[in-house]
Amino acid sequence: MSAQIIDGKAIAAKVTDKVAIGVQARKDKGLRVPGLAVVLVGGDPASQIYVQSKRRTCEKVGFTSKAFDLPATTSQQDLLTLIDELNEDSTIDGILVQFPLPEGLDETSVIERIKPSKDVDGFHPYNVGRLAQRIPLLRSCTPRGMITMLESINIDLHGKHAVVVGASNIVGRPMTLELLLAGCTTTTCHRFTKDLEYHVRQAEILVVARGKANFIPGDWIREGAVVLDVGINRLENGKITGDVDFETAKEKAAWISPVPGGVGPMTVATLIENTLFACNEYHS
Ligand SMILES: Nc1nc2c(c(=O)[nH]1)N[C@@H](CN(C=O)c1ccc(C(=O)N[C@@H](CCC(=O)O)C(=O)O)cc1)CN2
Repeated sequence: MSAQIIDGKAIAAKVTDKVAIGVQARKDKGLRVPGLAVVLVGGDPASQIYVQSKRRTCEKVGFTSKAFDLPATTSQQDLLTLIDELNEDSTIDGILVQFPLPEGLDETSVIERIKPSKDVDGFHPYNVGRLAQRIPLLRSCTPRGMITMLESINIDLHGKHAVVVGASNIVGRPMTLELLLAGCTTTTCHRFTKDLEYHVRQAEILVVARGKANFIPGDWIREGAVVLDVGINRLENGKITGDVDFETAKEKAAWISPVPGGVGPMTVATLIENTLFACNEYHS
């Protein structure tokens, strides 16, 4: 058997098309278009690519986007002052501060400074707490994007055993909460997990967010599993590869997301979706 490929690019395009329709609906009612502030601190090359993609997508769906490109020497106080200003700006519905921040800047206090109603990344403890209590509002983009992927291929998640490899605040933890909300029985694996192979072999839904090329060998994949690969690893030859050995895993899985073109595009699409949500629900 060879797995069906989950085309994240195509699913993301459908999400952003829907957002563009939502923006047009606001215009038709004489309402302002949503606004996203995109803040980049320092010149990390990968972050520049992601930020560009976010700004381009804003343009495509008809949002206004305000760009803030700050030097790596920016102080914590100056960054927090910018966030305070954006919190009060009535044309801005979402504030996106690209991570990782340069050394010396504290991501937690940046996340906590953003008003929960403008936290379109869904990282604020208020929004994560709401997800944990089954009353989600703004949801972390990569995990929520993966749920959209599973919905779009009509996977019934109720009662499925989902295994998440990685327990970061951005992906692993909120993904476990999303899967729990969707009715899965969940296992979260992390650096202290004993016998990772045993857990991976149980997974009907496998999410891997480890950040290490080909970390999961294909023969660990359960027959018929759905595999979502969050890893983006740049190889010496310039190519990008995921955390799962794609070529061998696709012989066991029923569905698998590729890298590139899988989960990554869903992160941007969900950010755009969240910004329209914040505009409609909180700032109209
Ligand atoms: N504030 C945030 N910072 C970061 C987040 C986030 O959600 N919010 N996630 C990641 C980076 N990220 C978005 O910011 C992101 C990663 C990957 C992709 C993507 O489309 N990747 C392509 C490959 C592109 C390439 O590198 O050539 C793919 O997988 O097809 C989009 C966004 C960390 N920081």
